[in-house]
Amino acid sequence: MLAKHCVISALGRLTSHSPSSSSTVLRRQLILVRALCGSKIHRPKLIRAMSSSSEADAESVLRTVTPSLDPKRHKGQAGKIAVIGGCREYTGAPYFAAISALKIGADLSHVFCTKDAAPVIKSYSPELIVHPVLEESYSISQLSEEDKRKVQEKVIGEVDKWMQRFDCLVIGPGLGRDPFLLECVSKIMVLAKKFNVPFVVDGDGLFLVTNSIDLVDSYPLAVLTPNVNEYKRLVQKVLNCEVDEQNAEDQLRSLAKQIGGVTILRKGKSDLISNGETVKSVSIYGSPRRCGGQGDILSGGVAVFLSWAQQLKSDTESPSENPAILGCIAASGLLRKAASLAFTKHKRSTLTSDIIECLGESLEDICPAS
Ligand SMILES: NC(=O)C1=CN([C@@H]2O[C@H](COP(=O)(O)OP(=O)(O)OC[C@H]3O[C@@H](n4cnc5c(N)ncnc54)[C@H](OP(=O)(O)O)[C@@H]3O)[C@@H](O)[C@H]2O)[C@@H](O)CC1
Ligand SMILES: Nc1ncnc2c1ncn2[C@@H]1O[C@H](COP(=O)(O)OP(=O)(O)OP(=O)(O)O)[C@@H](O)[C@H]1O
Ligand SMILES: [Mg+2]
Repeated sequence: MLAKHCVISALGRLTSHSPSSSSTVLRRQLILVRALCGSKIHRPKLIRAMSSSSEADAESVLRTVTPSLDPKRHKGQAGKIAVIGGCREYTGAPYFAAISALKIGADLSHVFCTKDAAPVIKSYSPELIVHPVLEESYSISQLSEEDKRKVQEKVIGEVDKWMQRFDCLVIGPGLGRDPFLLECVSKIMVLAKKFNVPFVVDGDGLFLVTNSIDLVDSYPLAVLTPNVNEYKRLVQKVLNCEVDEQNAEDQLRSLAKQIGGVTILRKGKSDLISNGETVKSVSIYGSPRRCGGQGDILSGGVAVFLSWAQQLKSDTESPSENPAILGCIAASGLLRKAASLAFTKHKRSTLTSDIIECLGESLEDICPAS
């Protein structure tokens, strides 16, 4: 009876996939169907193949969390994302994160950045809503302590006006490391937690939280997306040891657990995702180009898919799936597919903006709009 149910559900999943999809998990499902239907594959071998990996079925997750384009839905229901980032040095990173959120399917994408960065980011795209509210130390250096405190209150007030409207924040792409600015951003994180707004912490946002773990500790709606360096710094600070590649999954699980069950997406050749309990990996082949900005696409993507997964959870009242984990799996899978497609078109000259242009086509291939 159970075997029959497995065959039927596996066949259902297989037939619902597009002809071009070829994930490892799909192949595994095909093996499962054949095995249960009496092919010559030995069951012990099959069980070993199934249990040896925590590889997630990213395409299946993408299909599950991506909402249909329902004409009854109004502007905003597909997601309102805000990126907190952008300073004198970096204007590309917040742009990449914010525009990726829109290209994946969010309805509105805001950027809260410094006054210097705002006109530059606006000039990249009229689609983004850009708030020139953050201040760096150099622009307030002449002020008294009292006036600096007033400036800080004004910055927080500007973000506070909008906070409850956002489905998710991305904190850190191109933020820089100015102490005054980071102090304001830590207050923005406290505000987000007060209103239960989920946030993805990336780039310089990770520099901030690594030095003040309390900002994310035990907040279940926090997702950290460290790259190699950022992960190393987190492990040293929180676990007081070095990165252990031999026990990468266990170490990631311990790290997430130690920070009170936040979700961590460790970027690398394979992306590893954990919330302190489960560990999943996404290893779909992406691109051999390592141009800067791909992590920014990922953080914008996690924000959108997390919002959609949370919406799905509240609509279906399904308590079993963790929206943050689903959001990470979906974003990682889509970024890798888009990077692969961009690389087939542009080869060595592939840039982050080429990958962004491929997000729509890659998602369409997995879950067609109509
Ligand atoms: N267009 C823009 O505006 C962009 C702005 N960005 C923003 O910049 C800010 C800082 O972020 P980040 O990622 O540059 O800082 P971090 O992680 O310290 O890396 C610095 C250096 O570490 C090294 N390194 C890297 N990977 C390595 C590896 N696997 N293995 C070994 N070494 C490795 C490598 O240095 P190398 O030693 O090779 O010279 C690399 O240059 C942040 O706000 C971010 O959002 C970016 O998003 C990009 C697009
Ligand atoms: N060696 C690799 N092979 C394949 N994919 C990789 C490799 N390293 C990183 N990636 C993928 O590229 C994406 C961005 O990761 P990366 O480590 O470049 O982030 P980052 O350094 O934060 O990027 P950014 O330049 O935006 O700050 C992730 O989805 C990751 O899985
Ligand atoms: Mg980065």
